Order: sequence, then structure tokens, then C-alpha cells
Amino acid sequence: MSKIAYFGPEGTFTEQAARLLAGDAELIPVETIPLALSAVRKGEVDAACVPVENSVEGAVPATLDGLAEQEPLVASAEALLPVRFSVLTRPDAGEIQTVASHPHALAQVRLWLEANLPGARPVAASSTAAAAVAVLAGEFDAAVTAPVAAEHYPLRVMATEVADVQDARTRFLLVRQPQHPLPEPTGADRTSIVAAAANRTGALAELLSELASRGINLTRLDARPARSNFGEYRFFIDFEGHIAEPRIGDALAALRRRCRNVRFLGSHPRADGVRSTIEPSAGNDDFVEATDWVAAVRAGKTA
Ligand SMILES: O=C(O)C(=O)C[C@]1(C(=O)O)C=C[C@@H](O)C=C1
Repeated sequence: MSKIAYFGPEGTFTEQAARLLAGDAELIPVETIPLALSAVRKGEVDAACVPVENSVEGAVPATLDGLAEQEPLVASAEALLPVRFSVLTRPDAGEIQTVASHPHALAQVRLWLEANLPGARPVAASSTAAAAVAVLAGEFDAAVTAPVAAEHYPLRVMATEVADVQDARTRFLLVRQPQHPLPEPTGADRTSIVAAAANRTGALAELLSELASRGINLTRLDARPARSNFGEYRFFIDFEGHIAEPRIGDALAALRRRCRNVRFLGSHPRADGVRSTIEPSAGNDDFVEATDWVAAVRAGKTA
């Protein structure tokens, strides 16, 4: 049976995402995102499930940095979960003075906390479920968690459906070692790369223009510091399409020409099923026809 590590402990949103993506694999909770990724790199597990972006708080930095550094890993699937929180306390809790959770979760319930627990101090925990564990251990008074955490930990449910922004969602990735075959293209796919654009005028615009000129629609652009040199950034770029498509292969080759420091982070079906936009003259047939025409001209068969 294959093994999938997920950002745990038990009862995180990431566990729910892993259950959606895992099939019959054995799920193994791991305390941090870097540890989940390193378990894949060491071959201790077949894949890892990690959060990558939230519709309210944006990118999950530990995942982006973890994918950009060390041995390459490639995303082969994604899941999208609605994010509404529960607030858990010990059954004997008195006044709530501290509320713990993952920083992304605290940021998504700030208004609710101000209105409902105005005196309570927010405290960052490594994950929503780690906050529940800490409340159980008496370290904090309340935890902001995924609803499923109430099934794992004997805590009192003080509130459910807590969310400052209705319809908030988090996207999760299933990542593997690169030798694992990618899923077939479906017409509703996402490809991800990270590129370290040189620190000179127009460098990022040049990279983006390779995608724009091929009619490829971006779905996300995030910048993270390259860490080694102040002022240098890595750009995480997600776009519609699959590396197996001629138009996407052509764009990736152009990006590689422009930027030696580009890393492929995966191609897989989109969880929302949105099909790729195909601009006029930028379909896969157009790329194949144009390549065939050049070959025919070279062979002296046409002009
Ligand atoms: O702590 C968890 O439950 C997680 O799965 C992490 C995480 C995140 O990184 O954004 C996932 C979804 C929610 O947005 C809050 C926390």
C-alpha cells in the first residue's frame, strides 16, 4: 500500500484534502510542511499533501520555499476545500484568554474573534490541529480548527461555521518525486513553475510575455525572496495547460531559454474543473501545424 505524508497532526484541513487525494493509501501525519516534503525526498513516503494557497490569506510560504529549494518535487494532483472553522475549548474552560491556531486560520477569523472573544489573545500554532492538541494539554484556552478536529480531540465545540469571508477556500497539492509519471492532460489542467528572474530591467516582464504571446492564461503569480541576495526574488507562476500539450511545451522551452534558473513544479487537473482558455492561433493544433510547416520547408516540400 502506498504511503502519503500530510501536514498534521490528525484533524487538519490538510488531512481532509489528503483523504480526497489518497485513494486507498496509508496517511501519515507529519508536524510541519518541510518534514512532509523531506519524507518524500528521502523516499520514506510516496507523496505528501500540503496546503499551497488560500483565497483570503494567499500563498503558504513554507510550501513555496520548500518546493523551490533542495531536490525537485512535482505536484501531480490538487484539491480545493471550503474553509470554515470551528472554535474548540476544554469542557471545563472558564474565561477564554488565549486562542491558538495556524496564522492563516487566525487571519481568516480576526473579525469574528474581535466580535465574540474581544479580550482573547491570538497565539500562533504550527497548524489548526496542533492548536487543538495544545488546548487539550491546557496550554491555551481555545483553538480555531477544521470542523473535523472535533472528531479527533475530546474538546467542546464553542462555535461552528466561523469565517470572516464567506466562500474562503484553500488549495492543496499532492507532490511526488519527479520520476513518477504525470497524470494525462484533461483540457482543464494547471502547470506550475518557479523562476528566479535576473535583477535587471524587464526580466520578469520578459518571462511573462513568453506566456502571454502564446495565449496562456496565468492563474497565480507569487513572489518570494530568493534568500541569498537582498532584493532578488523567485516568481511562482501557475498557468492553464499541461506540459504534455505542444503550446505549453513551446512556452516552457522559451522560459528555459530566458532563464536557466527555472524549475518545473507540476502539471495536473484543476480541482475546479475550469477548462483552459485557448486564444485564436494559439491552440495545440496551431503549434503542431506551424512546426510541421517549418519541417516541410526545411525538407524542400513546400515554401
Ligand atoms: O492547519 C491546518 O489545518 C492546515 O491544513 C493549514 C491551513 C493553511 O495553511 O492555510 C489550511 C487551511 C486553512 O486555511 C488554515 C490552515
